[in-house]
Amino acid sequence: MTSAARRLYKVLVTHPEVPIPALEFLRQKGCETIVCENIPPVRSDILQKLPGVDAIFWASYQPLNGEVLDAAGSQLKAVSTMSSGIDYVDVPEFKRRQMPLGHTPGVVKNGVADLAIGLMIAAGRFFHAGRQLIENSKWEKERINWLMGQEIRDSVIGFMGFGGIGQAIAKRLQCWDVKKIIYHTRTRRDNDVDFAAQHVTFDELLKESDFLVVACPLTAETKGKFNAEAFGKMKKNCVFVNVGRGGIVDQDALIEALKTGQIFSAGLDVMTPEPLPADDPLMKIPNCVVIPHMGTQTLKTTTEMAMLAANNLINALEGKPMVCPAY
Ligand SMILES: O=C(O)[C@H](O)CO
Repeated sequence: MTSAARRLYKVLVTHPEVPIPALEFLRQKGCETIVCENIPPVRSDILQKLPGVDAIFWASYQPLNGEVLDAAGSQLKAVSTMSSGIDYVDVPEFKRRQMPLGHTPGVVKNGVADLAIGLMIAAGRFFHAGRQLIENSKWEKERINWLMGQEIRDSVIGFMGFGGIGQAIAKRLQCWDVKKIIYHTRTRRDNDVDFAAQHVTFDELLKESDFLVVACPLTAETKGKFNAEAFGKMKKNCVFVNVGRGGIVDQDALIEALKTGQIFSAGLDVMTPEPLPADDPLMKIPNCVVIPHMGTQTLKTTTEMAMLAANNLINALEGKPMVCPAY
């Protein structure tokens, strides 16, 4: 243990379900952990516990902004989220105050990639419509042309975003006999040859993909990117999967594209709003599989995320660069 770590730092942990190994690690490193007890976290409780802490382990999607930093006080040294996406963080405010901010990309990729492939299959093969037919006693006997889906085999798989998650999906698909893997990002990825993936324009992505997987963060640039115009350019057989963020999609346009057969089907782990109300129009569409933002929901992945967030904080408290700085 370094002399810096021997000092007792106070770390506020905003959620009681943060995996225990991460809490133990913080304590081994000489930190006192103050753990919020509410599920979901209650903002007023977090704000009330913040004054005087040295670091914040932020395990919530509530706005992480100047209000939080002010409530903590000037002794605050570091904040890390336990998420890859930081669309709920006021990053410019962190930059302005030069407050170290960490997050947990990289470790989320395997859990999310598994789930994305699940959604490609579930949406491509009409899992939801099939289930609805059973529930409504409409299982048709002796049919051939019924619930005919799309196979991954021989398909063009397109990625919007080709970071850790997109690449982890592409890695898994290497043995699925796909026709081609294409992706759209602002600049070409140096390692795309490792996945036999080809960089394309956004228009080419829309026009060529049989499966189009959104695996990019929500930013000013990607917000609402999949709108009516974009869906209008997609193939009628396209299976649209979103494991990025709901805000990247104009949801009304998606609903319209699904209802009118402009695209084949959709599989969504993320949507707007979250939680989605049970009576949302999305829930009534047979060719849409909707699941409740569970890409990272495995013990392995959440533990890795928590450990990474804790390491980010310890590094910053010991005066070292965070493992995964967010800016
Ligand atoms: O951003 C992330 O880490 C995932 O969406 C899980 O919340």
